Amino acid sequence: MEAEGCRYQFRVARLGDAAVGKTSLLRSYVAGAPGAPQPKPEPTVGAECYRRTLQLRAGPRVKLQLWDTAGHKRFSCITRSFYRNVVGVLLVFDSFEHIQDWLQEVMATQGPDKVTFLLVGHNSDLQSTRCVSAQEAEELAASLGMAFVETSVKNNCSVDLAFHALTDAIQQALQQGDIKLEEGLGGVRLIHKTQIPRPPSRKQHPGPCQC
Ligand SMILES: Nc1nc2c(ncn2[C@@H]2O[C@H](COP(=O)(O)OP(=O)(O)OP(=O)(O)O)[C@@H](O)[C@H]2O)c(=O)[nH]1
Repeated sequence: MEAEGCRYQFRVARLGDAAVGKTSLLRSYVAGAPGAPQPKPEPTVGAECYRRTLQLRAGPRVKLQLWDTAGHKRFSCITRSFYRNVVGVLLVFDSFEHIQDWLQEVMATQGPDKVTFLLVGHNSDLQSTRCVSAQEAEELAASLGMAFVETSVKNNCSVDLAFHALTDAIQQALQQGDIKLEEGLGGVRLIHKTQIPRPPSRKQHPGPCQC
């Protein structure tokens, strides 16, 4: 079972403009083989959910519930409901134009949990057409209180690192008490160990007759 041994489930979304590479990044991570050829992604309609589990270096095993939402504005009334109760967001960009808008979107719909963000400069292989330098992105991330990672699916660059950095940051927020575990609410769920009832042994007394 994929979630076996997991202590928590974190609900995570990736947001960003249409065609910035969000679906490609997510599929590459979930496939577990970054750099492997993938079918050409179609524009996302509404939202899709993916899952992957990971073992944190100094912590528990975590199941990630990863929401892939459409970047196009015309789906925003649908997609908003999918990132209402998230605990982590990968904010994927290739230009800074709409970063503040995406932040506002999350803040306006935020659930009970503190949301941990990671700024992701995607398509880092496209050096000649990039609009933002790594230093500018670092500075923006620092001013917004988040970490920054550059990724590329084409070059298999830092795909796992981005998801693991975000998961680590969420785990830290949980440990420090910035995120509270509330049953049924929010983006963090404690996965209870279920006790599988043992079948009665043949030697056991059959008990009183029920007829
Ligand atoms: N050069 C380069 N192209 C990429 C990379 N990742 C994705 N692409 C391409 O970018 C285009 C858009 O990718 P998608 O993953 O569909 O983008 P999206 O952000 O999910 O788009 P929406 O679903 O419309 O929001 C596709 O043609 C991808 O092949 C990358 O790392 N480098």
